[in-house]
Amino acid sequence: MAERTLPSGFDHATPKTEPYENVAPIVSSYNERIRPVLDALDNLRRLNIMKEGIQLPTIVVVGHQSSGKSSVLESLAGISLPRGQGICTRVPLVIRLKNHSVPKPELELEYNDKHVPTDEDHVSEAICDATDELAGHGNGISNTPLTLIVKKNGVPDLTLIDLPGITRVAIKGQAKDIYDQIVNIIMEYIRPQESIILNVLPATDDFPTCESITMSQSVDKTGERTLAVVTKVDLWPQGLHEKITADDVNIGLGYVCVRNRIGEESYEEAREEEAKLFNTNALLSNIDKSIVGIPALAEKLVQIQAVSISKLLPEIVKKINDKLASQLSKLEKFPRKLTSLVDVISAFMHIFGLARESLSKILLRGEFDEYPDDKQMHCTARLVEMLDQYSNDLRKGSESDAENKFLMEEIRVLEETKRIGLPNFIPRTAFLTRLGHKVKAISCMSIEFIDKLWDYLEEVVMAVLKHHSEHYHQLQTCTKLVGRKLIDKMKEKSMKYMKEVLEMEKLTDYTCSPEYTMEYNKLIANRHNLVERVNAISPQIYANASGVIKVAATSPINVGFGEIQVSHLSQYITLLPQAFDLKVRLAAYWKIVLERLIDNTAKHMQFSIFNLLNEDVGYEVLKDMVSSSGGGIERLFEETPSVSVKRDELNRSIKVLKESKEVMASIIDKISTNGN
Ligand SMILES: Nc1nc2c(ncn2[C@@H]2O[C@H](COP(=O)(O)OP(=O)(O)OP(=O)(O)O)[C@@H](O)[C@H]2O)c(=O)[nH]1
Repeated sequence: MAERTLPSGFDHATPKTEPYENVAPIVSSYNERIRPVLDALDNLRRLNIMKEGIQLPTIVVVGHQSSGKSSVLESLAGISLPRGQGICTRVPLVIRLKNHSVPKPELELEYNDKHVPTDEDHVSEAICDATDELAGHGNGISNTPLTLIVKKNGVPDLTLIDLPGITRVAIKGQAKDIYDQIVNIIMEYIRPQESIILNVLPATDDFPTCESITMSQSVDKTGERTLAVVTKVDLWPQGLHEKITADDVNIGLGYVCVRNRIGEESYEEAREEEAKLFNTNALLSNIDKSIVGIPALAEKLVQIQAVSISKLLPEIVKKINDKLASQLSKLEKFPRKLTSLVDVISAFMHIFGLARESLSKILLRGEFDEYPDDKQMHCTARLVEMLDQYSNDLRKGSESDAENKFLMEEIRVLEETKRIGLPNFIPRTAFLTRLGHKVKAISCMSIEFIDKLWDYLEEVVMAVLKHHSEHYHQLQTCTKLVGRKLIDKMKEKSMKYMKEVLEMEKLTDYTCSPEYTMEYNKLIANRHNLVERVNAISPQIYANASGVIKVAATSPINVGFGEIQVSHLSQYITLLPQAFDLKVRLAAYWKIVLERLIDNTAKHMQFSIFNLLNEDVGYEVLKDMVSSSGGGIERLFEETPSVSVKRDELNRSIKVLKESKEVMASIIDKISTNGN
């Protein structure tokens, strides 16, 4: 619905009350225009739109217990409300006054979906009965509102909410925390910026120490939405004029002083007495006439209400539309209620289709729009990081034998694999033994990598399956079990593959890569240099003072393996060429082995992910259902109670918002038509 504003003049019209002196019905011609809007707002209130987080412009009456709140309201309405000493108002009482030309006033109470007609003589009693029903007999309070609709000739068109009065002392039949309960209710009503606070202050009280003032100031610091009504001026007229002129308590909307009905006075008598008091009392007569008496209060309230409504109406329409759109989109994403086998099967296929698509996006295609902020689910990047880490670990792990003295590992192997035969041949077993050692040294890293990879994939797969089956508890449990089984099965396959790869590397030394020969030739060219250098050391061998043979230290040399000390090799001069050859072959070949291992692991990872996505989890879930507990596929889709509660709540909220939207549309149309 397009946002419409109120026609011009709606909020500027000056209400016309009858002259005070006539003590005429408190009614304004302005009511004619505001009434449809008030009716609409009442309908919204009845629909409980506040529950949807949309606040309505409301006049809320607050004050101490027995400050005279109900008396003010009954003066405005011209009807008897429960009043007296002690707690009278025990529930929020919404009073809707409608000026109407009915010959006889019509009164009705609404609460708990009930409509109870009443009349002027019995309204007080009816309110007490309804209050007992809502808040229990005794003196307890409740936050369930009670609405009183008064259709009467001459009342101002106003909606006000009377709240329980503030008291610190719990009396018989009241909970110990009665004060907190009352404060909570009051705060709930006065906190919204849309509320106008009507603060009822007895003239007998010192305003700055009134708790109702402290409370309203806590939510309305500037006082721009607070109006003060001073009651009981007949009891304590002294200093009243000074008090309201000084305005120590920062009342933005001003003060109105009133004298309510006392004892069994009629309303007409009460108004006459009030007028007499403000005209004749020496201490009160100098107070500006525009801020004294119930008619002035009515006029002011009607005016404030109109301004507040005109300011807030477009905002309310917008809020209703926004909230409705957001609730509809939530409902769209919510799972449908499954009522037949066809529904269940189609939901089943839908869920697993979505889960597979999500996994394919994050694991293969690198699209993570479904998880923009969860880095753990940006899988392609995380997998590459894991592979890089693995590759670094392998390279670092392979350097560990550098701690041993240069060529000593090779010499030891050659000594242990020597056999009868021509010299200068490297026994193949020597090469394979060294290769086996090296492969063994990095094996645990490869196994750990597979472990880590599948732990990560399990985490991702579980998160995706959980997300897509979240509304169906049984399905989620079953999917979790099946998903875990599947991952275990695939992890086992991966482990087997890795172990086989490692065994193959140990068993056979083969490569067709020319890189190997190139690297071998490059490194073996240093052999002559090394042998010459070690030969040159021999004459430097000497015996120290205790007769131990020592070799004089020489400067390090570089024979393709960084700067190394070679003096320890002088004792192994005959094995030196073979040992160096063995070292060089292994170094050239090891490069190939590592590259092959890393490349194959990457390809295996990708292949496993493909296979994982091709696994039909849905089928496995079905199989599991048939073979184990049984109960059929329908059982999987039994909703958790919280899901159905949430769906019902969403549907209820949408219904309320749709009705509210209609209410607002009709009222804006009406205003536009009247305004034209
Ligand atoms: N003399 C005099 N008495 C008043 C005036 N206003 C209220 N009272 C009396 O003060 C007492 C309390 O008035 P209520 O209207 O019940 O006060 P309340 O704030 O609604 O009380 P709770 O709802 O219980 O918090 C009643 O006996 C009224 O008759 C007034 O202007 N002058």
